[in-house]
Amino acid sequence: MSVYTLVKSADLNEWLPRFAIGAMRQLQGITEGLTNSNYRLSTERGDYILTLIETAEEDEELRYLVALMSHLALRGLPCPLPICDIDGEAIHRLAQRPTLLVTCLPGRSHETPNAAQAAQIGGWLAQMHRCAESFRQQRNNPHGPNRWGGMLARMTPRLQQEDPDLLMLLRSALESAQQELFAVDAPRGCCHADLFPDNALFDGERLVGVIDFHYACDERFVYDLAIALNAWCFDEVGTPDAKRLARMVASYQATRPLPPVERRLLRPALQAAALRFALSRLHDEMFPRTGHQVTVKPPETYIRILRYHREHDIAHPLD
Ligand SMILES: Nc1ncnc2c1ncn2[C@@H]1O[C@H](COP(=O)(O)OP(=O)(O)O)[C@@H](O)[C@H]1O
Ligand SMILES: N[C@@H](CCOP(=O)(O)O)C(=O)O
Repeated sequence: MSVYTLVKSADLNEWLPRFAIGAMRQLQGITEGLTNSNYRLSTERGDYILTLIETAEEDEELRYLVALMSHLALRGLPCPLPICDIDGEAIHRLAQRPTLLVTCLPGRSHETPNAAQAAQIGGWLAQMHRCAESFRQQRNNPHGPNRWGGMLARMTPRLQQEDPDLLMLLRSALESAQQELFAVDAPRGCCHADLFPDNALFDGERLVGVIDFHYACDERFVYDLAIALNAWCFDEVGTPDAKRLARMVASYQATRPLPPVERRLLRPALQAAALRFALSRLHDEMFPRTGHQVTVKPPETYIRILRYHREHDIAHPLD
């Protein structure tokens, strides 16, 4: 569970009348999530998610998230809706943190999704990328390749001592990502950038909605697709599931066919996407954040997925 900042009921009772959502019934810290402090807030009018932002996001970046969620929801893509206060403001401050209040979606996430669920996510992501055509705001990738060199440098002394082979793998993957993906021009626009199974809620087989837009940014679409393919179509020992991969790519392409440049970039994108989460998970493990309850996800899965993509090309059979 990640709750870094404790919210007291008394503070909330003072804050809540700014919203037309009735009096508080219950406030409960949420057990999932790594980055921010999340609470489920039940009021007389319904259930909401209260997020206290724990990163250095500026109000301008939060405005991007609020505008993006509203843009997608208006176009029929299921996702949470930001709640504005009586002055029409969606970004607030609570316990000295920037704070967002959004609608709570029903349903639950599946740790091990099946092919039908992966296919729906492929379709959802393609629709999001299509919605990018009419979304004018921009945000640089807060977890993009320009951060990776610094993270690796910070981990290098320990990796040199404990796992020099892994250090070599990460260094060469970083070089390939920069040269083979991020130096190449490709279609881009708003991306979710963290579309993992724990960020999608289902009612049985039916996708209810996608949550957690905190890493959403302007990026190459093929990289966003690669993040989702790694997250939805590999098991925790880094073995791919051919059926899920095929269904997810087919369903993505039914809404947004991959242009030739993206087909060529899919393999480097899969490697870069695996590297991104191998690095952040290793970094969180080596330099844990302090908080009331903190979750850390195992880096090994993503190191294995990265090794897999270095040795195999799953992109071409998917054409
Ligand atoms: N709008 C929402 N509707 C329902 N549940 C949500 C919503 N937003 C967050 N959650 C719950 O809170 C958990 C943590 O949220 P998440 O956004 O992933 O955390 P973080 O802010 O740390 O990235 C999710 O796994 C989910 O269980
Ligand atoms: N999906 C990432 C973790 C991102 O953190 P969160 O706060 O959005 O849950 C991973 O699996 O490493």
